[in-house]
Amino acid sequence: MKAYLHLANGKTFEGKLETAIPDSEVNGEVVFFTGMTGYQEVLTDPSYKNQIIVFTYPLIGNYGINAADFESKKPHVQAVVVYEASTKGYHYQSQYSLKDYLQAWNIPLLTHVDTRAVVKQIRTEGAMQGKISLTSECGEFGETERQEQPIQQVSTTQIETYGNGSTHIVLFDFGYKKSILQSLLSRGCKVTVVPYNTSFETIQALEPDGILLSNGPGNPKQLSSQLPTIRKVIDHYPTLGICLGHQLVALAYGADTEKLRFGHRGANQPVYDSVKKKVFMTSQNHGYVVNKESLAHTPFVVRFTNVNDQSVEGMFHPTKPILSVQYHPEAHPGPSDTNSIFDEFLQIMKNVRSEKVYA
Ligand SMILES: NC(=O)CC[C@H](N)C(=O)O
Repeated sequence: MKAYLHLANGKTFEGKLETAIPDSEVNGEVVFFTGMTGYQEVLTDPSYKNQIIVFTYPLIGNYGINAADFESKKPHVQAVVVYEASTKGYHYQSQYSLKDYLQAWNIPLLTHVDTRAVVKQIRTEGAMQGKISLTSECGEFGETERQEQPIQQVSTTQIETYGNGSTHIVLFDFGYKKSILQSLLSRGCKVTVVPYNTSFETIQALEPDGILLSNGPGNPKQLSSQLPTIRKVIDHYPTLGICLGHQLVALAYGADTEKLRFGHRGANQPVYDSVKKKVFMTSQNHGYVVNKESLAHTPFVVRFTNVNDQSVEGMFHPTKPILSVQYHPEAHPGPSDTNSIFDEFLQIMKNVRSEKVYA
């Protein structure tokens, strides 16, 4: 069946609808991901909630969907647009085809779209709202800017503990990826995952050695009511912020965030580390960024810079144990070149602990 991707700038792209559209049309922000592999992780990363994802690699789904590579319990993307979707998963661990998996979760899959042309629109005009519908007439768009808070929909509602290591991390769940949890567990941590709006007193009662502020969907400013709590928490405990978590550290200290024109979503974003004086390839998925000038009014020092557009990719506090990165050190999908950030975080907590012990 034919279906159409309509962009808010008036451009329409025809494609073939492979799975049903639940309410005859689906609205969302149209963004593109440039990695050649990793579609399963992208589909299940909660940061993509409410977004229509366009994969630029022309063949998606060829290794199918397996039981191991999920980043959360279900897919969060609003819809999927590809050039060609493999009808079969050819990997020996594959359990479903891409199409069957998306169909099971009622997520529209539009194929045979000229994805290069769609990406050119987004690159020149910026990420924009779009919709997939059965009619070639665009008609009215749904909400242009989604009012609902996606974080409330993806965050856990109860406190859960994983592992039994000696270093205890409280992970604020704004829509965390499983790989972040795994990165901590594999380094011998005990991790307590808490809802996005957990109070300072509850955190204190958990007696953590450190805090991890997770990735998550949407505009970081939607969490402005949580910023005083976040500020108090990060001022009391060693903290690592990842992606949305990094943006929240900046906002909590009075810096500003802004929207990138079309975002960074892919597996080969080069980032310069001014401490190690090296460029690392990183996995990324974000539409917002910390405004560099606004950091001048905070104590933070920019450590990581995107080599392509010079945007802020990470920072540290010169006197407090706070470190934050815009990219994804846990990878999945993409390169794990920067996963030593987790080791640094563990070292920071160790230093803080020994100071406390020997003070
Ligand atoms: N992966 C993330 O945490 C994304 C952060 C935020 N939603 C952004 O788009 O910038």
